[in-house]
Amino acid sequence: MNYQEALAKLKSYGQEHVLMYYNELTKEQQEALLTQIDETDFSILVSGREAATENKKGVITPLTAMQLPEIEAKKEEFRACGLQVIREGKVGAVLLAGGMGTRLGSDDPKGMYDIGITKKVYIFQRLIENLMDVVRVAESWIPLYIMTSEKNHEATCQFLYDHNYFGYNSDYVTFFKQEMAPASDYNGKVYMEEKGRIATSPNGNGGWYSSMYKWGIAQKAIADGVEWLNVFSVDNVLQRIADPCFIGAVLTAGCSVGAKVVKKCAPDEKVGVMCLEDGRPSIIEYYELTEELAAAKDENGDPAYYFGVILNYLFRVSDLETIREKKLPLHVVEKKITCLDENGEQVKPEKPNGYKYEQLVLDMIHELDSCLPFEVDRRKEFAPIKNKTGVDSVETARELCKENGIKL
Ligand SMILES: CC(=O)N[C@H]1[C@@H](OP(=O)(O)O)O[C@H](CO)[C@@H](O)[C@@H]1O
Repeated sequence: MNYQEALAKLKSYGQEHVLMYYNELTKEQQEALLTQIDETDFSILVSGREAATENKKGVITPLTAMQLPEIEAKKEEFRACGLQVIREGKVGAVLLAGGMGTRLGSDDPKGMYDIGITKKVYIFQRLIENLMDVVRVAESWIPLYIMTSEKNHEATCQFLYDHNYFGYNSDYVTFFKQEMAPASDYNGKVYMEEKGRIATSPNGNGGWYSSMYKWGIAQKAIADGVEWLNVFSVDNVLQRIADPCFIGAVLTAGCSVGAKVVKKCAPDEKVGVMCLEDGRPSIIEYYELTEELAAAKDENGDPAYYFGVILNYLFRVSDLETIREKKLPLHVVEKKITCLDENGEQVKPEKPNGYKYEQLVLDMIHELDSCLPFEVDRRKEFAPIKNKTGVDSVETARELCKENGIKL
């Protein structure tokens, strides 16, 4: 893209300020900026501003989960079914690892955080060890796809290489990068991070399958016979990955997707809740849950929206293909965005100063016809690390690891 074309594109979105410092840049920086302008989707900024009013939810009703007693009763049948499809090479695992350890006080990728006490135990290591448990029983390697972002791709690949993939067979490990989205001020004008660079952030975890496709990795997985993808977050160090019992339950139920859920520990716990929206499966993210819904009760007097997702989903690949091209809703999130001040100096704000635009994995569920919420014991499978101390922290995760006999 040349300067004139870039200017025309920016003008059509009211973003000409992006070229404000163009003449101060070196030839290389100019080239890089023009490429970034070419690759950036500015249309989301407009819809982002409107999204606050547009993202209205439909009619919300409760959706109950398959609960522990029922799962316990059918455990052997589910496990056998799950192990069979794993052995047939039909299951892959997708680790969503685009995030950084910023909230833990680290500048590294989140998965590189060390939660060990007497020895080093990295988050990545814990997750791979969990997956290895299944590999050992199934006697079959499970393809592991790792989504990184522009911010942490090289560091992540290098780290796992240096640690010999914590014993995983590297022939079964593939990396791909999440797309980025521009970040803007409250009026939808993109921020500049440097004079030659638009401020961007990872586009949310809802873009994982389209990124996988863009990199040609989804096509390769399909060609290799992968029919199910277990997507999971980087921050839950206790979760079971490619869990045969979960896989068996979703297959037996004939659902397009399965979601691991836990009983919420408090009405305001920061987890998305399973529900039906206009009769279709859906999840309301915690920051969008109204007080009324949080307080609603079912006929037994239990909270009606009781089951929180732990960000561990099993998707049927053929169904993912049918929704790949669909535009998912945009969630506009207020964040602190590093930007230039009026003198062109970079500032790192202390308070939120604008919007980041994200697509969320939970909106993919709403596009699919059927979802099985599958309950897991929260003390055995849910140790999310969001903060350094306090709720959902390194401290609480360490305690839960100890309770489950994991040496740190
Ligand atoms: C968009 C998305 O997937 N959000 C997830 C994710 O939220 P965080 O904001 O990353 O804490 O993890 C939660 C579980 O720890 C899950 O309940 C929620 O739905």
